[in-house]
Amino acid sequence: MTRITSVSLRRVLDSRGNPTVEADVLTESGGFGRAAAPSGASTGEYEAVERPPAEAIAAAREHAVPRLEGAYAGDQRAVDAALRAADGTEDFSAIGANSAVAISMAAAKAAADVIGAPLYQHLGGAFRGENFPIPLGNVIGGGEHAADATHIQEFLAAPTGAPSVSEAVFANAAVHDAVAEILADRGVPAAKGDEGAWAPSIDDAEAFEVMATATERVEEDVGFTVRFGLDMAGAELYDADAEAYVYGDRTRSPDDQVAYVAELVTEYDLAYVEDPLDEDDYDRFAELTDRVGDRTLICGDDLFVTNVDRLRTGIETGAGNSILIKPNQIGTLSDAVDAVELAVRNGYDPVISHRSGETEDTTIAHLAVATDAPYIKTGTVGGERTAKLNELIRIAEDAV
Ligand SMILES: O=C(O)[C@@H](CO)OP(=O)(O)O
Ligand SMILES: [Mg+2]
Repeated sequence: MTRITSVSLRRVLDSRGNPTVEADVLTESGGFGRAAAPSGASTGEYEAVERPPAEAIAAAREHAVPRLEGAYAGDQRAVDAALRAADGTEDFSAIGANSAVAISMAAAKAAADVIGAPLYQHLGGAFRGENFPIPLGNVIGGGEHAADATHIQEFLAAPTGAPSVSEAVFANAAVHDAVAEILADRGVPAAKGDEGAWAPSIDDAEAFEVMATATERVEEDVGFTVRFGLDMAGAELYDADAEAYVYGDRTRSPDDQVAYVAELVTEYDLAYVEDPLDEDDYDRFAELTDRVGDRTLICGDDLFVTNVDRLRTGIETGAGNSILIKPNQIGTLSDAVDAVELAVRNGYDPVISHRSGETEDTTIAHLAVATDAPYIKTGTVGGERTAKLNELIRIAEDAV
């Protein structure tokens, strides 16, 4: 039986060395699930609220745990509804989205354990596990994720022609390596940012050159198409007082920003552009999608925050053709799956995503396979990133 007998919560480390919430869920038949909340740095204004872990844990112990004991872990919607009822707010500001998402994911794992199925199968059903997402891997980065690096937050390898998920994962690692070689040839030292991407002190124009060379080099080696894409984190670049996007000394008006991104898509044949504009600018998202959406993904992260209401506004206005899915942005797996399903019904490609602060938790790898998502964004190197990538390789081999 999947009745929950206990939920324990603790503080553990995330990849930045900050505390985060980990949850253990036990069921009466001995089913066990453990999951930990990730944490963003370039968080969207409309995300569910992450509370300081000690407070989130205390609040969840008081309000959520008593409601969950006795609930069925296998009934994910009931678990997530109990979390919402225990919280009582729209944005999880009472128990914290970090406590909520850790418990939600741990309950799913406990239920999978009871039936002896891999998590993706418990979440997605018996017929999932045939298709795999293309991994988008951050190989150069700056913005909020590294000081003195590029203004654009993420340059992502996109191995769109890879014949298997394993080959895709290794192609991204090869691009990461090629970038290091190219930077070394140019005499540019580079440490790594929060997500394991190189964080060289170069301008965006040089980063585009380096990416184009690195992806071409790897493409020749592996023999399939390797493109690249961006997370511009537009809300971080946008200065509302100046009504302009600020790239160091250079600024661009919102209209110039649309033109700039459209040019980049054409010049570099970009496969993917996330948050090219501010998180409130549905209209310019729509304009850009109209201009280049037939050739590339225009993905809303801070724009949609995995929230079906915001996605509905996007659908009505034609803003974007893709949505980033981060379970901790909305607080539960049910809410995240609702966003995926609404997206797919309306022709938006879901991209399941990590956060810049991560743990060894592999739930998002399973969620991507369970929902048949065409893309996953989960870094390239570093233990907390490879945890997800290696899990995808294992799922493809039926080795989970
Ligand atoms: O902006 C993003 O897409 C994410 C992950 O790459 O960063 P953060 O978790 O800091 O919001
Ligand atoms: Mg983003």
